[in-house]
Amino acid sequence: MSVELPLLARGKVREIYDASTPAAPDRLLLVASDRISAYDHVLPTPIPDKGRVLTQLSVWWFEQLTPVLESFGASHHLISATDVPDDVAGRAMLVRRLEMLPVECVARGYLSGSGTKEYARTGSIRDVALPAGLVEGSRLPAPVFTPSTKAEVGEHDEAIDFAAVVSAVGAGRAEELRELTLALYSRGAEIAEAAGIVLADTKFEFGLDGDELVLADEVLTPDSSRFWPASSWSPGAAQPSYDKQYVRDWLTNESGWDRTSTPPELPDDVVAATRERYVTAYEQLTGRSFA
Ligand SMILES: CCOC(=O)Cn1cc(-c2ncnc(N)c2C#N)cn1
Repeated sequence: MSVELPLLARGKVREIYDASTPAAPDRLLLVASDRISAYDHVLPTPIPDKGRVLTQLSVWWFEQLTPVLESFGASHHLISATDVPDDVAGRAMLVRRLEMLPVECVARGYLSGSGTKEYARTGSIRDVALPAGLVEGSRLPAPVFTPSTKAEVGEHDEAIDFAAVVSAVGAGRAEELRELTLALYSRGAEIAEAAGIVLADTKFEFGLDGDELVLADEVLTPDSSRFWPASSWSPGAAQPSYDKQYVRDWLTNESGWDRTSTPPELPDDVVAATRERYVTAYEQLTGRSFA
């Protein structure tokens, strides 16, 4: 694959290129690869079509969330998902280049991962007190905004409190980020629930175009969110991941991998089952068949 544009950044599973031209400055190309990460490692075996499925899912979510964005006087950064180089057709988005805000805007509707640990320590998540007796996988009384810093590539994002968001972007903008993040999550969770998927939590990134707040990055994909099959939701233990459970189970139970050395290649059946999960998630959510 060769995108004849200047590479600006490479993440675990995505790349960003400078797509600006004299006629159309301030444009980026976000390219999603078929790489998959698990246990903080990028695995050597690609999942065919993962990049295309997650890109087309983001495109669909941008459409679904536009009314919520407009109700806040905000917009999203997508310009086109078709006007992209042939080599990355279907798995690239031409987007507006923004002044990115230095906050990972996480919304949680369920207790999971680092949220469960924080709750076990403090009985709350950030400054939101929670009822006693919640367990891993419990639905929260109301979604909670749990921002974090944008860590360097390869580092973990660090939890920050609302005061730190205010310091970073100002009080008005911080409040706007919290309210918009929770509104976008709630709308996404409502749509996902109707499709039999629990949207446990998600991470949004925002930028500014002048003074306008703009939703950026990928949106409500299994890479930026925890998707659980609603049919197997059962608080009290780690919930099965909608998309990565086959990979995690094989790595943990079959592969003998020690989670520190280079991860092993995935067997064909795990690759095929994982691809199918991505395609099924797309088709269940959008009601569209994945070509
Ligand atoms: C290599 C993968 O890293 C990322 O995608 C995170 N990231 C996003 C930007 C960004 N910068 C300006 N304008 C934008 N519209 C975006 C977006 N999306 C930079 N890093």
